[in-house]
Amino acid sequence: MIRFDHVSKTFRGQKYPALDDVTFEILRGEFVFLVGPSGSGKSTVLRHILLEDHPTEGHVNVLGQDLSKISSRKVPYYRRNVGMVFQDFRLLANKTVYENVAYALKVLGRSRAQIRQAVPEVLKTVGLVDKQRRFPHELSGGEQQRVAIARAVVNKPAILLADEPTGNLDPTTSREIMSVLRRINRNGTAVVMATHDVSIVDEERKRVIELDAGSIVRDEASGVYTPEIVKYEAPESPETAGSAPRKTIAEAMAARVAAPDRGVTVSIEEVSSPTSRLPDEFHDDGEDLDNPNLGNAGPGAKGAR
Ligand SMILES: Nc1ncnc2c1ncn2[C@@H]1O[C@H](COP(=O)(O)OP(=O)(O)OP(=O)(O)O)[C@@H](O)[C@H]1O
Repeated sequence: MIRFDHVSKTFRGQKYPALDDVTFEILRGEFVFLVGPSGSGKSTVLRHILLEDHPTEGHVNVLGQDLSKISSRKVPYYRRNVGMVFQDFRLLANKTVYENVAYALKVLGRSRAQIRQAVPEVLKTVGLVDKQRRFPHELSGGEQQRVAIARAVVNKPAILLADEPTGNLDPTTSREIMSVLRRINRNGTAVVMATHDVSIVDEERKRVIELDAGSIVRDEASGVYTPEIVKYEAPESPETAGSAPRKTIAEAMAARVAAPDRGVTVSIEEVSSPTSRLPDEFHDDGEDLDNPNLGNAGPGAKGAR
């Protein structure tokens, strides 16, 4: 439904591309997290889907349409299929909750009857029926974000783009927003969410596309924010050459943090330093791995979620 085909984007005056040969496909009804460091290109991906940016090279295809072939006159029609929410809500301050949502339909030329039916329905979905007469300044941040989501989906778009929607919210409120987004996704809208929120991504275990310096470095069907990386010594030192390798601290840590049933995998990189070799007393059946001397391999260590 959303297809990036070798998309590169270099902004005018920039030395490095914001997107560098990006290829992926998102299917109808999927929920996808876009993660990556600041400046890695997440918002640029979203802006391409919204037709606010155009690739320097490659093609973006959404809902069966090659976006490069949509004339500027047709862009507003195309955007009816794509809702968008931002970190800073962007509500109209002088309109009530109801009016903010209704306004989105009014500009699309919907009739009063259609508006009167659709607005209460979507306010119910986001849990704001009882606050429909309030103004934005009379709402909490989480409530304002729910209004923004209601406004973005009131026209039942096939796609909802969310750029850091929980960025201004505390963890509890962020979870409430996620629950609203899940509900909208269950109703058939594909959700593409750019985020730095580690806990949310780790809790949801949804598809994760990771960008780094404009390139896709990871695309996992059920991912976490940061996959574990543990160093491992190659067993080629003179004392062990030709015999079975002894267990290293790295291997011990890998065994501790790996939890394949919860989707946690551990990649092990080879290093040449011999400093991580386990003392002999730990080289048996692994019982001693609970020894606190193993430092960050203990409970609560990164990756021992
Ligand atoms: N309009 C623009 N003109 C020039 N450079 C831009 C423009 N928009 C984005 N960039 C550059 O493109 C790169 C990617 O930016 P983008 O906003 O997509 O990153 P991001 O991953 O969304 O970052 P963040 O997590 O901070 O929001 C950055 O180097 C940024 O400076």
